[in-house]
Amino acid sequence: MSTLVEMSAVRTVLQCPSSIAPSQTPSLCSSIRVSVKVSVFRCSGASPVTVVNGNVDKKPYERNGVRLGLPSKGRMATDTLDLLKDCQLSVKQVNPRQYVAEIPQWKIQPGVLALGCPYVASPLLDLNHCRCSRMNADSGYLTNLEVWFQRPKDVVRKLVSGDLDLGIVGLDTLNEYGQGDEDLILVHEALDYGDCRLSLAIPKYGIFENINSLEELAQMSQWTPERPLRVATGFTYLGPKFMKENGLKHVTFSTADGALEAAPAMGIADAIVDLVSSGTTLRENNLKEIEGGVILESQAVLVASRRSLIQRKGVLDITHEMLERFEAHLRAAGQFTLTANMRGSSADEVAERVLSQTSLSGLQGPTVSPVFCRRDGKVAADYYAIVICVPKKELYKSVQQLRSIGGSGVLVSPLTYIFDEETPRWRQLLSNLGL
Ligand SMILES: Nc1ncnc2c1ncn2[C@@H]1O[C@H](COP(=O)(O)OP(=O)(O)OP(=O)(O)O)[C@@H](O)[C@H]1O
Ligand SMILES: O=P(O)(O)OC[C@H]1O[C@H](OP(=O)(O)OP(=O)(O)O)[C@H](O)[C@@H]1O
Ligand SMILES: [Mg+2]
Repeated sequence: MSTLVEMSAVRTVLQCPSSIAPSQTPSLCSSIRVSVKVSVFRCSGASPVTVVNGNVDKKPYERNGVRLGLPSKGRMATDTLDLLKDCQLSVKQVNPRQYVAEIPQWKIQPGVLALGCPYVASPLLDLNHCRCSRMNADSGYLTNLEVWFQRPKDVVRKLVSGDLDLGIVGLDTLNEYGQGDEDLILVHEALDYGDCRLSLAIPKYGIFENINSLEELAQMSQWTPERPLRVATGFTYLGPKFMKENGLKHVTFSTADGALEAAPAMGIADAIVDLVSSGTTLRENNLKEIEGGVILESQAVLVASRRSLIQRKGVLDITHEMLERFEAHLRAAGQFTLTANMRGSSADEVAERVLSQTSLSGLQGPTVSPVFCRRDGKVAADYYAIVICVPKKELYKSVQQLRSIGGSGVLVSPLTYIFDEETPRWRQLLSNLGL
């Protein structure tokens, strides 16, 4: 006879079970937060055994190297690898069941180490170690970069426990499993994929037919201490927090791992809190979102551990470079480069014409260069080539404006990166860290 209670078990009603004396498991009744991090198992006749998620010894700072956690499965996994690839940071994974990998772009070649490598003069120089290492620009210290594939929720848990330094997950997962932990720092909050929202949804039929807002739901006379509103959700931290913050009394939560949309029709719950993207799953199950019922807008984010950024060698440098690459790529992804020829008397006159159009100002203004040709034995410039960046959404409008001011031969090319002088997010991160 062994397990009596597992606090993080699925399908557990999140109320203090009457069969467990609060004195024996105080954390179960006082805080849902603990239910995610710690499971308590009791064996008959034995004292409680604590099961910790992550490093048991809690000595995360003794390891070497920088660890980046990426989603091992699900819809975030491929998109995350694609983003890194687009930023020239392809991840090399020997096979899909191997959970550790590397980013070859960040390997340092042995020859490159000659300057500043603290090991280079050592007779014990280990070339393999050096090849897989990354130089910290400030200190000349060597740091391994390891990529670890984990389930998204475990990426967050391991950031909290200190077993990972950086991670990419959905904001919903970060907030649900991070639970406002101050050690977690949002480095980039909009990686532009994994878009969805965490929403409260209710049936379209029955007593909910005319209920269209959170306020109307809260005011329904049906909900009493004896018969509360029953909500099914996998978000057992964010769901109750939202209800509490919005003054909904008499609510109970139950949890399940998937197919939550079936719960109301099965009579298990009155409402659900789940992720919505296209809305198809809700619609197909006769459920609707209501006004004021969006708990969180989510997309993929880059997150870091504050302690790691401050204390672990190499984490800040790697974060800086990753942030620069992400920003440069994401900024470019929304833009096209336009090149066109324009007849004119001087570069200034052509620039005047281009700047008179609202869609043609480019990032910092147009580049105007003379196109030289030989006429009557002399070199002259009758045409000017202009180069501008325009938002993808405004492509056609921009082409029309270019034509209206005499532009011809418009070439459109994709942009790969736009590097600014300094990324605002980097400055914000440094100030957040007090650096
Ligand atoms: N329908 C959706 N559309 C877009 N993004 C979504 C959608 N559902 C989830 N996501 C995002 O992708 C992340 C991972 O979701 P995914 O469904 O792959 O894993 P999971 O639900 O944790 O696991 P599983 O579905 O295997 O139980 C979510 O945390 C969220 O950020
Ligand atoms: O609004 P939609 O585009 O229909 O997407 C919403 C569905 O997507 C997710 O489920 P998922 O496919 O991850 O299955 P799961 O329930 O097994 O997690 C989420 O839990 C919803 O059920
Ligand atoms: Mg899912």
